[in-house]
Amino acid sequence: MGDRMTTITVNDLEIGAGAPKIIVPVVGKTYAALLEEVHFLQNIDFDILEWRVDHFQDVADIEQVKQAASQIKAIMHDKPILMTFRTANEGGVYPATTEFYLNLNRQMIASRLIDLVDIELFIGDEQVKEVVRFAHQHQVIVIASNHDFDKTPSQHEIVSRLCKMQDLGADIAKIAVMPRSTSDVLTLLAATAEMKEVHAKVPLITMSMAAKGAISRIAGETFGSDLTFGAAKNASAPGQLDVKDLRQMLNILHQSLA
Ligand SMILES: O=C1C[C@@](O)(C(=O)O)C[C@@H](O)[C@@H]1O
Repeated sequence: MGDRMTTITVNDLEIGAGAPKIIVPVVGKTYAALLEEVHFLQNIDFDILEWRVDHFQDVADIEQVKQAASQIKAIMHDKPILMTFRTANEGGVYPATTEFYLNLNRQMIASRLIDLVDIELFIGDEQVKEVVRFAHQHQVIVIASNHDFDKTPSQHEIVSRLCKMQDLGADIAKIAVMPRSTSDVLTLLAATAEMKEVHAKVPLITMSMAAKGAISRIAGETFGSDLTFGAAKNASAPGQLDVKDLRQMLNILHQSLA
């Protein structure tokens, strides 16, 4: 592990060392609902805000998206902001063409209103590489991602998708899968540990979703997931734990490992 692993620092937050860092999603549909969620987060202890822009009703209007992003940034000050347009194929709510998806992400990267961007692996190898190149030109960090809301692929398949993400230049590799059994949760954890011990050159985010998989959202420091998603006002996926409970559990596990 040691030599290969690099940590990433964004606005003073070091990702890839110590207890897993917490990402909290906001999913407001209207401008008012979104800002209410962001204001609510001002008094919450977390590390990165994820704007799930596919939930935003004006997502097709780039000027509205930029305006909302600049408001979020103004409220959050230095807290890193991740923008995620989750496609409908992978659990998102807005049906979009690849062209729409790439254009939105490029425009928002160029705006510099976001610190990190989520790019789905299955959008295509060349497209991922191109977005990574563009994001790096603008000092934006890329999380490559993949979601299976139906099942848990094999350990080998999970590892190979995460390896592919880092090979395509992603700064962080992420996978979220659905367990159908307890052994599926173990498969996700085993894939995470293998990745961390043998292959990973970048920080990882892995989770097994729904209530059955919740253990994977707190066990990252043991198995190798560097970031985890917690819910404040609204969850964006099944199984997300309350952010306060999550921080407490991560801290307890961190102290016991120290
Ligand atoms: O990719 C992820 C992970 C997630 O699906 C989860 O299971 O916590 C939640 C999404 O908002 C985020 O983009």
